[in-house]
Amino acid sequence: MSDNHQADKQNPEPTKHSFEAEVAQILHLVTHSLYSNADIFVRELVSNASDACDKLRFEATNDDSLYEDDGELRIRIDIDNDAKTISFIDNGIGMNETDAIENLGTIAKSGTKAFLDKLSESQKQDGQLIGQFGVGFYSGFIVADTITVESRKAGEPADKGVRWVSDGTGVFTVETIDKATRGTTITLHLKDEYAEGEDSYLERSKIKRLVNKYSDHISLPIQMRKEVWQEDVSEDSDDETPKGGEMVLTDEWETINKASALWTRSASEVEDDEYIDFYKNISYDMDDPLTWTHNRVEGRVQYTQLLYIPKKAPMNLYTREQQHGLKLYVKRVFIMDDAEQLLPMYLRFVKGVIDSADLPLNVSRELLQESRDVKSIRDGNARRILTLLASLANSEDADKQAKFSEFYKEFGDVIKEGLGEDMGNQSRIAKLLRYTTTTHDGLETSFADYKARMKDGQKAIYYLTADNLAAAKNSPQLELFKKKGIEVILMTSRVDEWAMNFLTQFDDTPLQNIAKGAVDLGDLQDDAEKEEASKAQEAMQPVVDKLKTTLNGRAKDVKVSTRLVDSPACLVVGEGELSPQMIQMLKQMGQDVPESQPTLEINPEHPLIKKLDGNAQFDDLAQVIFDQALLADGGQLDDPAAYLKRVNELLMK
Ligand SMILES: Nc1ncnc2c1ncn2[C@@H]1O[C@H](COP(=O)(O)OP(=O)(O)OP(=O)(O)O)[C@@H](O)[C@H]1O
Repeated sequence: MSDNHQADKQNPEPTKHSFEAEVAQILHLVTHSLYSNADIFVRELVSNASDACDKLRFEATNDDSLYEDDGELRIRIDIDNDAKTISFIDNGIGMNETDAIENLGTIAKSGTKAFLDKLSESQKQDGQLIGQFGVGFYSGFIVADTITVESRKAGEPADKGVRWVSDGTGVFTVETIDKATRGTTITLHLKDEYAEGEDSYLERSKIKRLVNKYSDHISLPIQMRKEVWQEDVSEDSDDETPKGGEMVLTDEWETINKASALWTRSASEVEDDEYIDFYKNISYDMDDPLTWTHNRVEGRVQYTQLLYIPKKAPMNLYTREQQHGLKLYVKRVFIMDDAEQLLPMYLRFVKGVIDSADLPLNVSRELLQESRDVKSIRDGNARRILTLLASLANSEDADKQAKFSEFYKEFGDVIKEGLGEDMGNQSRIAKLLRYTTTTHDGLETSFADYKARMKDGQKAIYYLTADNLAAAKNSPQLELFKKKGIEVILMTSRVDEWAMNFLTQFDDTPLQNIAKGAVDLGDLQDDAEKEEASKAQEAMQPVVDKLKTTLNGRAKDVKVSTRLVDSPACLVVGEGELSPQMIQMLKQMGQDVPESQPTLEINPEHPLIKKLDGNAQFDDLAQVIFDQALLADGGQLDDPAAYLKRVNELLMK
């Protein structure tokens, strides 16, 4: 009686806990959207087990005793046909009660939460998207109606084990148990539909197949019980007829994967399918990769790089939580995910593995930041990716060209960030950029193409930045260029103006934003035109002076324009100053923007400008002309009501 009482004290009733709201949400999503991908639970649970072993190996580099005399790390999968269970057993780092509650009941990654919030209802049905963030442990609930986790943390006593049980609805229970062996056993109690018939996961051959498909790269042995053929031995020894027999399970474990990290093999020995499967494993992308590159780099630092370019940009490419997709290994020992030091930011979409024998095993993120070896790996990776992209872009092969277009559509804007971030590779990056121009539609024109089409006497590559293509095509700034038949590159992505600040020339030809500074068409403008312009300048001087006074505080200067044909006026900013469109964008992002005033350029031939001279409504007209030039340039009016009032009054005259 008193013994029982003691036992109760030691092992009290399991305690009940509720899942964090987001977990409940994920569980719902997983079970409702991913049933057509039920197989993935094998990959996810094997990968968690492998992570747990990696963590132990990592911790043990400082404290050997954590191995508890069992240094042979491995993952086992055990099927019990009678109980209808499948278990994933590892001897990795393990969990104690606090860990289990924390790790299996809440979501640690803030990115996952944000991602969930972003998914709209309709998107939630899309398994592809959900696959992007990896559903991990919870994928077990696609096939199981109950999951039991038994675990004991490395280095902690045997009576500090934990049993965690849940049916995947709102709650889970935990209790303390005795567990002699270190590590975690995750047991799935299969739902009936997954325990019988064609879909049964109790079939050993099916599990073997899935392990080979999804987890062959895991560098730890993955084992299942060995099956042997046992003949029927009849009691009646006189009976000579064969009795048949059956496969029986033994207590011996056999390794079912090659347990060779794919990247350590030579590229010529790895099939495309293996590369693709490996990519899917590490990226949570259900799509094939666009392309990849696998090399052993010899030099000051020796390392293996296996780098993939995905087909589609992830949803969080532009958010802070964007993870870097490179895993770092040191001599096949996993060190860390998302090793951001190994790639420049503008290549953050690249996924893959770096394995170096030259980094220390206990390398930390801080250490990575300072290491010269890491810098050399990062440079090597950037160069390799840019070379890979250039080989697609410059290929004669239509398939490769199509791949490059596909890449550019998804990631073109991100690599433009490299113009500012990676000066050393600026010209390589510039060669990859593609734009629409006034004469060539589609994102097809490179700077080199443009140069090849430049007119005789043209000294610069002209471009214009705008919010969108329609605004770009209708910009007053283009008028003179259109009239003269000079091609202008139209840049319409948000990053263009910022990025182009860093690129002032291409292949020795200056790049000029036609909305900034003076336009000097050089030899393209003949003497007659120049003379006409200076005459107009003189004739207009009184109007110009009056405009300067009226627009004082809004326009820094007023000039007679040489760039306008059809529009009355346009705004021009100085070289190195922000355009109205850029100012607008920065304000929207909540940034403080230094006040700067543009120059108003007027078209002396335009009837509205001619009308200014001696006009009784000069002030109103001047303000309206300025406001309209601002609007045409993608800026926003400070006082739209005043603008409308003025326009209406002028209309009524
Ligand atoms: N076999 C295991 N041994 C030890 N800890 C585990 C094991 N399986 C899961 N865990 C713990 O539970 C946490 C949650 O697992 P889950 O698979 O849901 O997410 P994750 O592995 O962190 O992320 P993801 O699978 O999306 O990459 C893990 O981070 C880990 O701490």
